[in-house]
Amino acid sequence: MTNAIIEVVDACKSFGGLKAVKDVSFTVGTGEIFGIAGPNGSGKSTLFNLMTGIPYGPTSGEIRFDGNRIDRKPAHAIARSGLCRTFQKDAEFPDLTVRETLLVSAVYNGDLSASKATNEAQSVLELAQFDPNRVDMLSSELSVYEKKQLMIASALISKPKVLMLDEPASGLTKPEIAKLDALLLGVNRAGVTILLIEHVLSLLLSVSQRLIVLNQGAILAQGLPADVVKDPAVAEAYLGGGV
Ligand SMILES: Nc1ncnc2c1ncn2[C@@H]1O[C@H](COP(=O)(O)OP(=O)(O)OP(=O)(O)O)[C@@H](O)[C@H]1O
Repeated sequence: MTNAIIEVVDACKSFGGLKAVKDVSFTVGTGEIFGIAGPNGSGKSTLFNLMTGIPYGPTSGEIRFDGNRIDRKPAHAIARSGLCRTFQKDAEFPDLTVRETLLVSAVYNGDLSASKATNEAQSVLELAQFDPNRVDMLSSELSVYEKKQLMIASALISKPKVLMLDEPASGLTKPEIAKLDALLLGVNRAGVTILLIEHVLSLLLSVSQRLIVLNQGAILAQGLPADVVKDPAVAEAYLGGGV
């Protein structure tokens, strides 16, 4: 692993008596694609929430990003520092076109001039492999896959160092998942570290360099995808006894 860009140390999050995240520690190397797996309710989204401060930080533990503690910082400051996330639900502006959506995001994120915002929008559309013939479509008219591309492009426009994606493959067909695989590798090659929560194991195992598996809020296994997938505890908890 290269230098750590994210260090999570003994992170915990409780909701009343429920410990949704329990003493979770891991590091993500600069430039990695790092996977997060686990059954429903195992704490994956809660982990993303407490890392980004949206809408809460950890109950206890430390999170460092790019060498600085961020676990007590407000969400907007964390995002501005280069840790950017998407959500399971597409956040679209249905009445804006793809181009307009990105221009709004560009100006909001960077105090840019109109021409600079246009260039930024163009560059993230290319990175998200968006069909240039579709950039003047309304967001509401896009296919499920195109909405995912727009979501990723919108996140990329703030030039994150780390992009955190929460189940981007949900609702996609197999050919679309293959396209998403190539898209993520392209974004990563462009220098963006990626944290990926994903239920579609084929995608997670294909793109991740390392991964953790959560179960009931705690890390059940971690390491190289090929090793993790052979772990009997993972097969039992996550895969129902067989891969
Ligand atoms: N705001 C909240 N208040 C109370 N309990 C919560 C809250 N958010 C999550 N939980 C609980 O914390 C646990 C972990 O939930 P979380 O959404 O993080 O799991 P997940 O692994 O992301 O699940 P999924 O794969 O279904 O998205 C679950 O038991 C959930 O019900």
